[in-house]
Amino acid sequence: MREARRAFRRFWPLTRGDRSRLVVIVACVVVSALAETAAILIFADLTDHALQAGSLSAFWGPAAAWLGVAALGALVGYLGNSLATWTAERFVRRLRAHAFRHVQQLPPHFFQRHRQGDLVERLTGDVEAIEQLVVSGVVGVISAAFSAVFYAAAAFWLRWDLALATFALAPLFLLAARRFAGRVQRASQDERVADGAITSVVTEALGNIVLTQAYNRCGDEEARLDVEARAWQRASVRGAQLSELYEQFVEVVETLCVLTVIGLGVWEISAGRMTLGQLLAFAAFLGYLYPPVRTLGRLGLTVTAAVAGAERIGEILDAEPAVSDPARPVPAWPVRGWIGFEGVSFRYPDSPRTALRDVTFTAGPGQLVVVTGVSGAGKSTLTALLTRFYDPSAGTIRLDGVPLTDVPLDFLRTHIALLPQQTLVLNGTIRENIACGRPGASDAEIEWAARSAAAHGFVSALPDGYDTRIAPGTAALSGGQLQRLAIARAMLRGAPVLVLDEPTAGLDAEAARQVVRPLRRLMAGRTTIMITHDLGLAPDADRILVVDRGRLVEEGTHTELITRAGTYARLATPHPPTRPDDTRILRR
Ligand SMILES: Nc1ncnc2c1ncn2[C@@H]1O[C@H](COP(=O)(O)OP(=O)(O)OP(=O)(O)O)[C@@H](O)[C@H]1O
Repeated sequence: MREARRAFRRFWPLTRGDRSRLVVIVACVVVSALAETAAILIFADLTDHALQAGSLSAFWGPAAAWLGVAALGALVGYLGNSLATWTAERFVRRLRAHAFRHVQQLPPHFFQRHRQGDLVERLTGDVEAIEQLVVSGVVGVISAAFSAVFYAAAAFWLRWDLALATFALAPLFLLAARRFAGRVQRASQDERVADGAITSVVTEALGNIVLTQAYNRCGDEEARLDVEARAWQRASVRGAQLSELYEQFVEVVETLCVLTVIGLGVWEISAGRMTLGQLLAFAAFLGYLYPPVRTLGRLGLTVTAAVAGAERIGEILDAEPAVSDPARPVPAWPVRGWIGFEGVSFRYPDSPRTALRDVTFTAGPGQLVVVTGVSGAGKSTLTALLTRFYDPSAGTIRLDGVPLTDVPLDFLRTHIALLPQQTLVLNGTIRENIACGRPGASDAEIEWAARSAAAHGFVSALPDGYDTRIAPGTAALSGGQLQRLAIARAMLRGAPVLVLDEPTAGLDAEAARQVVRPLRRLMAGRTTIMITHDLGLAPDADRILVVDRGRLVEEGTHTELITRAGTYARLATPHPPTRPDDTRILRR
């Protein structure tokens, strides 16, 4: 229960703005209960004065009153339930938006540690489970508690001695709920985890469909899904069995209560201390009393299931973004593009190894700085720090002399264009994919960017041209074509600093040539940091930085470094420039 309280306190603030609606919903429940009570009392009156007396004239008045009360109850019930659904769904929408906004701020290592499918499950199923705790839970408790107290009071008012005798069995309900709650929580936790695992297997298999098919791994993927699906089936069946067991147990206890009432009623009627109408009304109050008591008992089970979801969403919300906007940001300025690394060191969160150590260099407008080194040396880490996915553990990175930590994130990322190794495609048209470089760009500007990126030709040859729809993983375009779309996007962005991560990786000589030409146009006048293993691109760089095990071990031009006969010369020798044309193109 402590977990439930904690979860409740955490998510209750999200109902702000809807609390007056919650009050209206509870008011509807109260009015419904009053209407039901009135109906029961009218029923007792009908039994004693119309039914038993066989008097039709005594029937019409109470019948009309009953109908009126029933219509009022129906209207209020409809309003209350509609409002409750609306409020609950609005809560789900808000919570999901809140969690999604938070997830989008999280650093890359968070996504490396969590499987995508599991995150999807948390943002869908778990979010809905929390609603059961916060909105439906609150309304449910208040309504059920009110109804239970109300009908119990009515039963007491009618015959306190009979009521006392039947309520003696009430602790059985609580005992059952207590015994079941823990097990249901474990089962629903297992079910949620299995749900996440299933979504993960499906998204991973479909995301990797080429590998799956090319390496005949369909069977393996099915087996993986089967393992998770079996775990889900076990948990799901266990949860359903426990709930069913609880329901059936409660049913037996209820029957026991009803039999007690009838037994005592028969005795009382035979002794002339009670009328048949009173007995029926008493039984009806008990009949109305059970559903809210059941709800209260089951609420324990619903709450424990919701707590399982709340803990999983809580884990996401507790993950801290690696960077935040500065408390006192510097005002915007016309960025020139001077980049400075001063004694920068960095260690990934929870990693025992230092990924970058004491790195110092500068790069200015119009300069091309190539960063190279063996795999795992720390090159991509350098770009992650420059684009501020992380802040350095020590040292400072500056843009035009201003520490990046003083620059608002939006402003920084508007002025540094990143072309990651894997070309990123948005779900939309080619036009939208280019325009996301500068939202609001006109068609003419988009076409200009595509022409500059040597993309206009192949785009206009497509049947739908710029309106061709593409999506992540389904784009019917080659790697080189996608890279040119990314260049067009960066072209449109017009950022003074460019960060290129392996721009020609995975492209053959011809495709690379087609990418290098537009790249040259893109780089003109900007500060370009290019990460590459492809040393064919290095000779024309203004400066080459060689990174080895996180340290900057060499710095100079291609000729200087070859003469020095150090790491760069070793890296460059087995791979002499194989595409002299391409490398010259870069700076020509
Ligand atoms: N999220 C992370 N958490 C912990 N360690 C990481 C993380 N990302 C990278 N590393 C480690 O940091 C070091 C530098 O990695 P980085 O990706 O910068 O190398 P790289 O030179 O770009 O390699 P490659 O050329 O293969 O892309 C490596 O030892 C890597 O294992």
